Amino acid sequence: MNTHVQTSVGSAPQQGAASPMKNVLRLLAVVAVLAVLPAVLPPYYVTLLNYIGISALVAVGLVLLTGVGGLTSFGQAAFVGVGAYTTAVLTTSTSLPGWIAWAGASPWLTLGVGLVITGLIALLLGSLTLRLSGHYLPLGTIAWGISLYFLFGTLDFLGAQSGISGLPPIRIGSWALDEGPEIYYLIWAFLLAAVVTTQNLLDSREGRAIRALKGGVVMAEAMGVDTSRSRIVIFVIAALHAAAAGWLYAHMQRLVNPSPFGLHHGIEYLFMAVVGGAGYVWGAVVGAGLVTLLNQWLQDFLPRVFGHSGNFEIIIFGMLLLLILHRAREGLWPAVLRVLRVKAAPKAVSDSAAALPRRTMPTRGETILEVKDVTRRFGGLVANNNMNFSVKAGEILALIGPNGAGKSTMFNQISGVDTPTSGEIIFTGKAVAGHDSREIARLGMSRSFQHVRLLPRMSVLENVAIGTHLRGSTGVFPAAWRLDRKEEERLLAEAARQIRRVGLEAHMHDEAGSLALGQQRIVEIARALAADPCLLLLDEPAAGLRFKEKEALGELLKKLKAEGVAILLVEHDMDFVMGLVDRIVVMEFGEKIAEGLPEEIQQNERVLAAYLGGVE
Ligand SMILES: Nc1ncnc2c1ncn2[C@@H]1O[C@H](COP(=O)(O)OP(=O)(O)OP(=O)(O)O)[C@@H](O)[C@H]1O
Repeated sequence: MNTHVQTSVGSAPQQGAASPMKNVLRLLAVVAVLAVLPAVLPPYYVTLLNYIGISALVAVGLVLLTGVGGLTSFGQAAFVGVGAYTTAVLTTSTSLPGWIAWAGASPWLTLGVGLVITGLIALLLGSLTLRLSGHYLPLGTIAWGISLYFLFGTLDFLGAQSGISGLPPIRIGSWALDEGPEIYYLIWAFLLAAVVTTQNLLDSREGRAIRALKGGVVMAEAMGVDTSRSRIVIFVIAALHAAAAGWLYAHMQRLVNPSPFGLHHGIEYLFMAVVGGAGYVWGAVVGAGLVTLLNQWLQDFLPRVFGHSGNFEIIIFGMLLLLILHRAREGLWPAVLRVLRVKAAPKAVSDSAAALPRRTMPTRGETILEVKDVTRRFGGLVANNNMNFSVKAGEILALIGPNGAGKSTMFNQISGVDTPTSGEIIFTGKAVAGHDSREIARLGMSRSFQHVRLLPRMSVLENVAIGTHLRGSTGVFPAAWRLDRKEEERLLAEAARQIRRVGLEAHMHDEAGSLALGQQRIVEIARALAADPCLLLLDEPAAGLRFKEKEALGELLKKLKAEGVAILLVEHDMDFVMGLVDRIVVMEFGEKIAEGLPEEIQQNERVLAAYLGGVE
């Protein structure tokens, strides 16, 4: 049985979430319109559509890389150049060595070679550039974009500034795609395939991992996402889109030279993605269409106004970009959806999906976490000093202490975000101090954060589904071609189960950012539970909750404890802590000053003096 719940307009609107039938019908309508256009439009407009299709292919890659993944690249035009020059050299040169000369026999072979070369270059450049953060990353892409551009114009075997001409047309059997309307169908088939596969990818486990990048590395890694891999994956995919566009461009023009592959064009592709809506796959098509048409029109119109030729359109584009950044940061596609009154399809959650396998839980009472002599220094500041405590399966332990006592530092070291200066942390019998969060998550530790780290524009369901990441395995390629549906159904069903478990069923399809802060904290707990943990780290779970909500949270944590889950929580709400936990560790100035049962801690004079005395 499928439970359909209406999704709000804004939640994950472009991700092709559900209602596959409706999406297929919409796509067929688009295909039908595209199919008749060459028959009804003058050749000039068909040529324009060819340019739009090629640019949109590059921009779709940028949607994934920049709009969804948050990695800005100005260098995509250089990858278009790699695709174009590879096919140009291979299909025209008569002096190629035997080991590669075979590829020149057909443009289809050179497409494969171009994609492989581009993939390798992207892997190399990506591993060098993607480590850069903030504005250094876009600067890095500018650097290699310019380098490749100058390489195209300098190397003799690439024809230097005059380029390479005489490329053969692409053939399908004996049919040569040598006219505008003929290659039009190929260009738009490539574009539609890119749109559909990108939407599919975004609507999958791998897609959620990519979207999680915007929630920050710490959150994504804590959920088991390999963020370095996800970054490289989208970088390579975007480069491959650009290379395919370059191949189409080269065979449409039948010649290549360096000018279309410079930084100026790299900026233009990014501009197309932003104008259309950088987070929206169809936005890339709208952006490419608008910018190409406007460019054409302004190039004709503005010189007449100013009385002489010049690149006046660039000034208009600059102003247009400023206007969009001020007035419509999301780009034009959301506005198009609003005007057409298209709402995101309801997302189906299958109640009959097979449950995911669960990990073997440790025996109740078994020590699951041991913190041994842990010290963490930040320069001269000792944030944790010789800390010792342990947590058992089926136990709730609270770590309390005044602000700045060192609780978050301890959490970060336990969960792999930070490394102790000295000491050991043993989790499920393994020494984990200094290990990756991802590795520790795989062992069965999951966490929530003091400052909520959800993806506010994604639905509650999809946010929680990020927690199931390590419980699935389908990779990028099967996801792009929808071969992951069985697993995806199970992952979403598990996410829905955890949402019901924490009592947020009514908000399952709402945008996470639309919930009250207290509810967002509960969503984080559901996300942590979706990982099937044996140890749950909760950082101030009751902050911002109303009385009834706190009661419900207390009941949930007791239920988890009864199931054998160990819970370590940091909390300032003493009423909540005292009525819930089994034991308490009290910290002050980075040191443990007391440990014991709640009633013992309440009587402890040192604690009263240091901490409880100051709390209502
Ligand atoms: N990365 C860091 N670099 C330098 N000092 C740090 C760093 N992280 C924490 N500290 C310092 O370590 C001490 C302990 O901070 P921590 O955040 O662990 O305290 P806390 O008990 O979690 O406080 P709160 O209850 O306010 O969250 C503070 O003095 C803090 O300024």
